[in-house]
Amino acid sequence: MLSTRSLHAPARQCLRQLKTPHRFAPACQQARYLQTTPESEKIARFKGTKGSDGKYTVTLIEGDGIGPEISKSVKEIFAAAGAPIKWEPVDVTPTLKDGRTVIPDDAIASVTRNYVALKGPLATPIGKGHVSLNLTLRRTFNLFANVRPCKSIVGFKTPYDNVNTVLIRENTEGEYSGIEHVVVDGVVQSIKLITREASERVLRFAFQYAREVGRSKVRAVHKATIMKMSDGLFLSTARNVAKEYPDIEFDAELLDNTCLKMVTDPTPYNDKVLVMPNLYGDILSDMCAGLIGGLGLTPSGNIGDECSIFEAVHGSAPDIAGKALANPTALLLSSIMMLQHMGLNSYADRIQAAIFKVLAEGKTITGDLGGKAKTHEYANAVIKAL
Ligand SMILES: NC(=O)C1=CN([C@@H]2O[C@H](COP(=O)(O)OP(=O)(O)OC[C@H]3O[C@@H](n4cnc5c(N)ncnc54)[C@H](O)[C@@H]3O)[C@@H](O)[C@H]2O)C=CC1
Ligand SMILES: O=C(O)CCC(=O)C(=O)O
Ligand SMILES: [Mg+2]
Repeated sequence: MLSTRSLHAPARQCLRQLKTPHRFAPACQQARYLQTTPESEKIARFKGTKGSDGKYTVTLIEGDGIGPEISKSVKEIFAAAGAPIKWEPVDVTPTLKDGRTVIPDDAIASVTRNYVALKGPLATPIGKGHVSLNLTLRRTFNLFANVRPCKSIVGFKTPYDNVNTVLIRENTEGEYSGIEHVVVDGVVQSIKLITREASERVLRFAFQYAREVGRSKVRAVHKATIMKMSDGLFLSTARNVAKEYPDIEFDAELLDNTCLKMVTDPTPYNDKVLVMPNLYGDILSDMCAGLIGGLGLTPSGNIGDECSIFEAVHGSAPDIAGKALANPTALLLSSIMMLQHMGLNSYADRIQAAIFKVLAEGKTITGDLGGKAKTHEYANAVIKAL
């Protein structure tokens, strides 16, 4: 059922993008590889819950801010395309249990039951307040690899028209481990936790991903010059894991240098999969989004051994929430990744073609892309293009 075909057409195919859909790798399948040694790879199948009506149930977390608006667009477009998805909306409003922020049991049960979820952005209070629910979800379901592809949109002019980066972010530890404490008044400490185990699994995932999507190189992005132990362990683990994949070239680059090179000319990254610790992936993925037109355009998938949660790279955009100004494309492309992950490629291709057609025409696009369309007007144009 799962295609082993790759995601993104390479850069030279960019101009054919309207005819050649983006193909995201079947990430669940890849995640399963990691549970096995390379010698004993076995292909896992997506284990969705298909009902007697032929539809798959998918958990839907609409999210905060612009979340409900962009989720509505996805639901309407999926319905118009006849995609065999039954949404199971869940509330993730956190509760406190033994002094810890926890996600409601019903939401956890839903994702566990359905294996796959689509998630809108969840806001995190700054400084005080509950911990990030986004990070909590990733940790709860052990979604260890965050896949963030970023590809130029044909017809939407930016300084570079052939960006095609793939970034894989370690998703469970690193700078986002949430281990912080006050040493003494005026002195606090945040712990960056790097383990060989978590590094190995995300690195194997990256190599496997490169193979699946036909990229010839994996590059680890790090600051082992400064964080000699933590990034040092990530890097040495990368060098060891690379030996298991002799068909894939491996090298490494310092994060600051990557930033410079990417904004100077991102095209040399089009044949690579970049893999990195958590914080670097968070920052670099927003930067990549900027190269193609902004956060309204970039999808992601949080991949684990059992479950996967697909979401946009962006946050809840409180500055435009409730004004019908949000661009739902990022969440829509995340839902396309989700459909491909589920092996529902014909629906993914059809919806994606409609999205790219509307964006290329440029008549009904949202304000972030320089247009005047409201969120629902853009969604209606996509439905018309289906
Ligand atoms: N995975 C998640 O759920 C994420 C959640 N957040 C949370 O979101 C909240 C807001 O964070 P910000 O730093 O403001 O980042 P943000 O990504 O929400 O917004 C940054 C800028 O991009 C614009 N933008 C974002 N998505 C857009 C869309 N779909 N269409 C048009 N414009 C869009 C916003 O209007 C804003 O100007 C915070 O509470 C943060 O913790 C942030 C990033 C990811
Ligand atoms: O959880 C948050 O508040 C932000 C997370 C984030 O920026 C991301 O996942 O890209
Ligand atoms: Mg972020």
